Amino acid sequence: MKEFISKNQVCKLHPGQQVIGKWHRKSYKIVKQLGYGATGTVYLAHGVDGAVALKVGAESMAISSEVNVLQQLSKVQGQHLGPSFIDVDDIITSEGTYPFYVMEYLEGEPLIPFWQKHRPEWLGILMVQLLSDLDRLHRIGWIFGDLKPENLIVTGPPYRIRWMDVGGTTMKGRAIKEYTEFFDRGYWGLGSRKAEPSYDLYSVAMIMINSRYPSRFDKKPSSAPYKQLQKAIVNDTILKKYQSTIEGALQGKFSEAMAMRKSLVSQVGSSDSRREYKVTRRTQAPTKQRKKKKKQPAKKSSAIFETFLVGSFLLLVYILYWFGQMM
Ligand SMILES: Nc1ncnc2c1ncn2[C@@H]1O[C@H](COP(=O)(O)OP(=O)(O)OP(=O)(O)O)[C@@H](O)[C@H]1O
Repeated sequence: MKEFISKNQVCKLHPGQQVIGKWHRKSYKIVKQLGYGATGTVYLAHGVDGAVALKVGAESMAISSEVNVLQQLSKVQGQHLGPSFIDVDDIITSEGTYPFYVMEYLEGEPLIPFWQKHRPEWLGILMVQLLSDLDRLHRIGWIFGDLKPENLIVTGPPYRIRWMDVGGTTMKGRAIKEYTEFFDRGYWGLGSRKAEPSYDLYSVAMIMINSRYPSRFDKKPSSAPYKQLQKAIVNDTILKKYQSTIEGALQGKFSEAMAMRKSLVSQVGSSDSRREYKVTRRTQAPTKQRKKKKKQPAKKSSAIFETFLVGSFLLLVYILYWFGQMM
């Protein structure tokens, strides 16, 4: 599908090109192409207030449906759910008139590379943030649908998980309109494709699994899908820490995002995880230190320094976490 669209990308815009909306007369200067999806091509552009993301497509219906979702999301108080909506208009070119919309440009790091670079605690913290946002979305009657790392980005510091592609957002009660197999409970035979909170929560559990298995894996025809996923969880030390939460979501035990969030929060802040972190640090102490028997005071002060470092790090993680919650 994407191959087809890439070859036939409608309304190709070029760096430096000025786009002026037919109706609102706002002007945007194209900087570069960011990517393309089923409904159109996204460009980084400069508007009067700075960098924006501009999406141009061929089908007015598809573009206005995405605009509708962005507008609904911007009505939610507090932290923006998805990029904030800026403008919708048409562009007139020599090939015809095309619909486009403009949204906040989200600059950040893709989720999986972020987790690979940062401390394991960030898995729990970002998922707690995501669950708070999902709760707000569910409360206004929508289900994200196609929840996967590619549709999420980490902005900051301070680090915050944000939604990028809201094209799969479906009204509660309807059939999920867009999904990706690995994150879809229907594919794993563990539930329906009805748009309800537990559908998104299943995907959150699969995102957590994906964080530790970046290349993902297929469903094995030989074993029961749930058993296969359970094995992937227990075989990984980080996922094992969140085992009850992940399994609960896979089994559809959480009917709302706040229930899963509560379960996860208790595991992110558990003394076990802190102890485990300290033990790992201790076992990783360089052998050189163990040999230098004479330098006792230095060893003692380095232990104090290390404890101080670990303590400061954990404090920082919690401050960032609560900061993220307040935004
Ligand atoms: N608001 C934004 N800020 C920054 N980059 C964006 C923004 N929206 C989209 N992008 C970039 O543009 C790419 C294309 O986005 P788009 O939502 O059209 O398609 P997709 O998510 O890749 O595919 P599909 O919609 O078919 O699932 C994204 O992968 C992302 O890199």
